[in-house]
Amino acid sequence: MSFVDDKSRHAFSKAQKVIPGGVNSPVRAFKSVGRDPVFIDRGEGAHIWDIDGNRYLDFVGSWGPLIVGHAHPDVVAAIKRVAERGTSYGAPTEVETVLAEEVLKAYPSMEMIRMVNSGTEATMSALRLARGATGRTKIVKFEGCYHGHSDQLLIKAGSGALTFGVPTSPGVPTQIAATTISAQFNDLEGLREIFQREGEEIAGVILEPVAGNMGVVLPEEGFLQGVRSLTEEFGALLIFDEVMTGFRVSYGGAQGYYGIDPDLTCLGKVIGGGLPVGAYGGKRRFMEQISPSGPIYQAGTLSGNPLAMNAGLATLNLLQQPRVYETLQHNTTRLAEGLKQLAQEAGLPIWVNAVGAMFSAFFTDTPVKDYTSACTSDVGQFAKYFRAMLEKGIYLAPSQFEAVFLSTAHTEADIDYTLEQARIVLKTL
Ligand SMILES: Cc1ncc(COP(=O)(O)O)c(C=O)c1O
Ligand SMILES: N[C@H](C=O)CCC(=O)O
Repeated sequence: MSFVDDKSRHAFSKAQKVIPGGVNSPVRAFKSVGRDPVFIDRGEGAHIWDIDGNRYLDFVGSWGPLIVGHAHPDVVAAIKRVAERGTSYGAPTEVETVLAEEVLKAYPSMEMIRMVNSGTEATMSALRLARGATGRTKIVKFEGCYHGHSDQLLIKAGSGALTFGVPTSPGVPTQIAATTISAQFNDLEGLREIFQREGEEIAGVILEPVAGNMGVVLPEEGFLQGVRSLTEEFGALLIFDEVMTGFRVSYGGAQGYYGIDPDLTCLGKVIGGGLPVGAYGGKRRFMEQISPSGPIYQAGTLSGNPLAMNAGLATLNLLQQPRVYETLQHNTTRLAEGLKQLAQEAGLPIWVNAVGAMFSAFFTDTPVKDYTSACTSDVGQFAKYFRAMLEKGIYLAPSQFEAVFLSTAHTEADIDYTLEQARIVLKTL
């Protein structure tokens, strides 16, 4: 039976009249994969259904938050229970402390944490803190890393910015762009040169410890330790953006997995269980400088709202069950390695990077270790692969420069099914 998406096409043309590009976040428009998006009706477990009734195995999981799958009964029950008692009070609730304690237990580098509403807010606030605490202005970010869309961080950024070829956005004042220094991921020597040149002006270094927004790129042996040492040596704060990797690379994030102790950490996605959330935290001596205990201002009408806090808490409870991360890692490795083998059998160039419950398969035979090597991927090939997989019921992120996310809802049978479809598709490319 041929693939029918008439209702999605109609919905997209209606949406385009009232929403820029028809979407509320650019990558959702499917632009770089040469087709219109499908509009989603509902999700359950590892599956989503579009408004035409097509069912997909979902490997996006709302871009990472849904690590226990769609509409998990425990998460839904928590949301329902809370919603019936009111959705937000703009006043403190006990659950904020409970979630804070739960996160701090898993991330010993953090002694205090502040909840916000998105990853963008978390990174923006962490940078303000780094600047306020050091009295310095400049920050270092790595090319291809994405930390949300605040002006200072939309410089050589990954994710949608990279997908659409505007890694540095118009509208970012040149004076602000000038405060962000770009470095190359996995290039410690380059970072040392930056510090030797401008070290006294650098407030902090922010990075995704495992990059996920130029596709998944792993830190090479010694890279994260080296960044830690350099920041210490030059008195700058080390900020781990674990919005994507938090509770995904391991329960304790990438910092737990690689054994690094950053000064500040940004979280989001998983800790809100699928509701809008973000958080930043770190050493007490820095966090106590945040208002109202200190002078550095940051606020939010809906910050710490009970719906997100309880959905996040229900998700973290599920993630603490035995063998969760072993299974996630096992399924991720099986899928990633399986795809690699199938691409090789089909005579296609392929490079796979995988860790925890995330991976990317790049259509290139160049080892992908930074932005430049990620960009050697054949994006045309990816677009064909994406479209064919979609029509076979496999929903992937619509860009070569995004990650594949697994959840506890994906079964061995789901992995087998995905590999069977990939075998057929890869032979046609
Ligand atoms: C590593 C990272 N940091 C920050 C963000 C921004 O988060 P949000 O989209 O919630 O603003 C994202 C995702 O978008 C991300 O992947
Ligand atoms: N890569 C982004 C977040 O991780 C994708 C989310 C978005 O831009 O909508």
